[in-house]
Amino acid sequence: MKYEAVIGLEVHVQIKTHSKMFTRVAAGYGQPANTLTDPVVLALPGVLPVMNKAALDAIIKAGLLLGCDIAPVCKWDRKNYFYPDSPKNYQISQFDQPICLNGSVEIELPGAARNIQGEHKKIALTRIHLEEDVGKLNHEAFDSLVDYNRAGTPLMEIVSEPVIKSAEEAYAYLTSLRATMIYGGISDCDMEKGQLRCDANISIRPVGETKLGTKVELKNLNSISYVRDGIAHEIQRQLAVTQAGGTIVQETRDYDGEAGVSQSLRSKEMAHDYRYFPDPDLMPVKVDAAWKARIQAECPELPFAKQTRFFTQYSLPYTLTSVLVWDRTLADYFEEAAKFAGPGKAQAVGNWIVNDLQRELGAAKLDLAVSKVRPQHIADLVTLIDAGTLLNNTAKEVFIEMFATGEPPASIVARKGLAAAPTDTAELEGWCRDAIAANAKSVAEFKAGKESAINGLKGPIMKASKGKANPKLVDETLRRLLAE
Ligand SMILES: Nc1ncnc2c1ncn2[C@@H]1O[C@H](COP(=O)(O)OP(=O)(O)OP(=O)(O)O)[C@@H](O)[C@H]1O
Ligand SMILES: [Mg+2]
Ligand SMILES: [Mg+2]
Repeated sequence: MKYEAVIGLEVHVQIKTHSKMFTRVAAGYGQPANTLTDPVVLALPGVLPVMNKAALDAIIKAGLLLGCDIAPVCKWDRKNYFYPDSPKNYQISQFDQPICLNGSVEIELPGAARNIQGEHKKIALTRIHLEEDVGKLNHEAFDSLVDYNRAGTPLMEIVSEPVIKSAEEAYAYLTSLRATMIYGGISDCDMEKGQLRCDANISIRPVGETKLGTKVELKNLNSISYVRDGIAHEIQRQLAVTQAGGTIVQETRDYDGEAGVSQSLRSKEMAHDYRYFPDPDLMPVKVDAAWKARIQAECPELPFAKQTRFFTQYSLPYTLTSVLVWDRTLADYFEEAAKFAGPGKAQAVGNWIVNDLQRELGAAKLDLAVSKVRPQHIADLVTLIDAGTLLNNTAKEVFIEMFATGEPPASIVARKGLAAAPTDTAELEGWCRDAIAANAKSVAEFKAGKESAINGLKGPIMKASKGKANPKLVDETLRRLLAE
């Protein structure tokens, strides 16, 4: 029998706010243990929670960016459980009336080759709700120490429908979702800092079957690659169990990304009963049209929309767009440089940014924000090349210099005497005439209609000019002389 995999992802994303979800103490990462706490975070007797408006703004933005319906009214519930990571024995969350419903994440599947755009697909979302993050347990040799710095940080849970079909799709889903959150300024989504966490629910079923199979939940997938590897591994495990005549048991498993193995954490019998009930300390939240409109106005263009625009507006090839659009700063930098350079030069601008600038930044381990090469420099460089003042090979040299010093390209060219040979000289015409006289075969071929034969004349001219002749002018002069 042929089987197919069915996957649903639960993604937790920390919202980047100054303060915590229900109190004004600072939210943050990397501070000394238990310094980002106050009586509310520690759940001391008598405290009351107060909602963080910025966190509500952020989740509405996330919902709008993902095409969700924003509920006119949502409410808060207590999710009860006892564990030392939560000092109050419950977590404030949203149970049956979350703030965002439906919506989807657009993904691109791998194309037939690296330079070919892959198929696009929309993965449906069930809901997005807001809750507070919990503290962290640090396990020492004989003790476990608790740190409540993370407790109370605004946290979104983004739940997908069980419609993801493969580990690759899950990978594309997370890549796209992460970029959306970063573009929206909602979260930095640094998985190493726990700002984005993913649980994967996986089942298999015979192809053609519509009922869902028994799901296994994978936890502790702490990088996007581990999510992909963990899912692939779990699908194989379930297929092996099923093919050997066994049945899949509903359980939570822990995936060890480094070792590439998983082990059972708890089974269905040990599942929590959260005894949800409405939090009596918090009012329901009403989101009216004006609130939604205010947030809508702050929503940026997302990567896929930007990519489509880059195709039409700048005629960029897929390979360039697929690098540029995933990084908002890089995309903005490109657009600024393209604007300075003017019409018809966008692809050249894109090439310098994606190839040369990215390479040098990578080698120097620098961020684009501190690059001495500014968009105007790229535009100037491209303009010099286009005007024939600068040959491509010399331009590479100028770029390296410019990267190190931030000196404008024209000034480097002047200072180092790198300009291509003078343009309108009789000398150039002389080289051209010599080349025509010495290469009768190429001339005949060109005159017979073989367009590329003209290139056979250019080599000798470059040689005679020691590589400094302006290629554009050489081409023009040759054509003029050959037409005589
Ligand atoms: N049979 C199944 N196979 C694969 N995925 C499934 C299956 N049934 C449900 N899912 C997915 O599992 C996830 C369930 O998440 P949800 O938060 O609703 O419940 P939960 O995991 O029981 O709760 P908790 O938040 O406490 O972990 C969803 O993403 C859903 O699409
Ligand atoms: Mg869940
Ligand atoms: Mg779950």
